[in-house]
Amino acid sequence: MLVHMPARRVGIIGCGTIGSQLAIAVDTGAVRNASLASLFDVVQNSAQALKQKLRTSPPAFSDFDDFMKTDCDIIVEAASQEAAKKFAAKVLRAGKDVMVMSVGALADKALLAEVLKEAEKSGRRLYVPTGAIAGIDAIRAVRHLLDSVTLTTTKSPKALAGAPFFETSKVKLDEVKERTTIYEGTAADAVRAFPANVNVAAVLSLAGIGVDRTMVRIIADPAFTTNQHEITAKGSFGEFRFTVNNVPSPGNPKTSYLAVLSAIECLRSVCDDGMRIGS
Ligand SMILES: NC(=O)C1=CN([C@@H]2O[C@H](COP(=O)(O)OP(=O)(O)OC[C@H]3O[C@@H](n4cnc5c(N)ncnc54)[C@H](O)[C@@H]3O)[C@@H](O)[C@H]2O)C=CC1
Ligand SMILES: O=C([O-])CC(=O)C(=O)O
Repeated sequence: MLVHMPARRVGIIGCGTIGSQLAIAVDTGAVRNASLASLFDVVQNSAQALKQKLRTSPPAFSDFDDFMKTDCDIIVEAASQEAAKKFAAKVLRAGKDVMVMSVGALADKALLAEVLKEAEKSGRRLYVPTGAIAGIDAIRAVRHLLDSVTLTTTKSPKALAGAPFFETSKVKLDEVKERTTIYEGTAADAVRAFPANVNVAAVLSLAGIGVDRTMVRIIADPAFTTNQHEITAKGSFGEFRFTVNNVPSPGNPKTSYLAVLSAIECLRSVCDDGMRIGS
């Protein structure tokens, strides 16, 4: 007799680029053994507009408490670091799994400890997708042997625009006419300065040697049409170099299409009780 996990009821926080594609993947059956339970976005129209595109017409909310009253097993945050900070622990406390895309929020050690404590208390899980990079499986496997990890992110000025970094920096993006390194520092500082650009630095840090030892370099290159992330890692295991050259999402040049696909793949592996590939 085949015994399947019951279908997972999925709630989505943030109905933008990633949230919409994820909702469509569940709605169309591309994520098996899952159903869409509920949508939430601070912008009421965004949740409603997404609902109109779906076959299953899940309830759409702009109030978090109302959203949380719906029956969900897993809630995906695909909104902002602010949203991840506000809601991740609450979701776990309510007895639901949480998948976080705005992983930079978890660079805050006090928040990470609180979220992990809630996960332990409730017996639910925090899922962190690989996102817009590659090689996280290998980094995890050698985490105790790592000496250094560096992420070099190259994006067009258009994809970096609006980052809080520019509020205090001397760098003026509209004056960047050639490939320019605009930031070098720790992952902890990078995710605060570029909250919509290098959440991947937090994923890499959580998998490896932490936000204070993982170094980040950000390059603005007007000739770039892709979002490139290059990871170099060294240690007694040898040396890794992983480079991805990602097509940006049509709706949001900051977000790589790979991030959308990774979110879908992570949810698929959570919901489907079949084979799991990779560590
Ligand atoms: N981990 C990774 O590899 C990656 C993470 N990201 C992050 O994932 C998140 C989602 O990305 P996108 O879908 O491209 O963004 P988006 O800007 O296209 O959509 C975000 C949606 O969330 C809503 N929102 C923002 N703050 C909210 C809040 N406090 N409560 C409820 N709704 C809120 C917005 O109204 C918008 O509809 C962003 O934080 C982004 O930086 C993006 C790419 C890669
Ligand atoms: O999508 C990407 O290329 C990476 C990104 O925005 C992030 O990590 O926040």
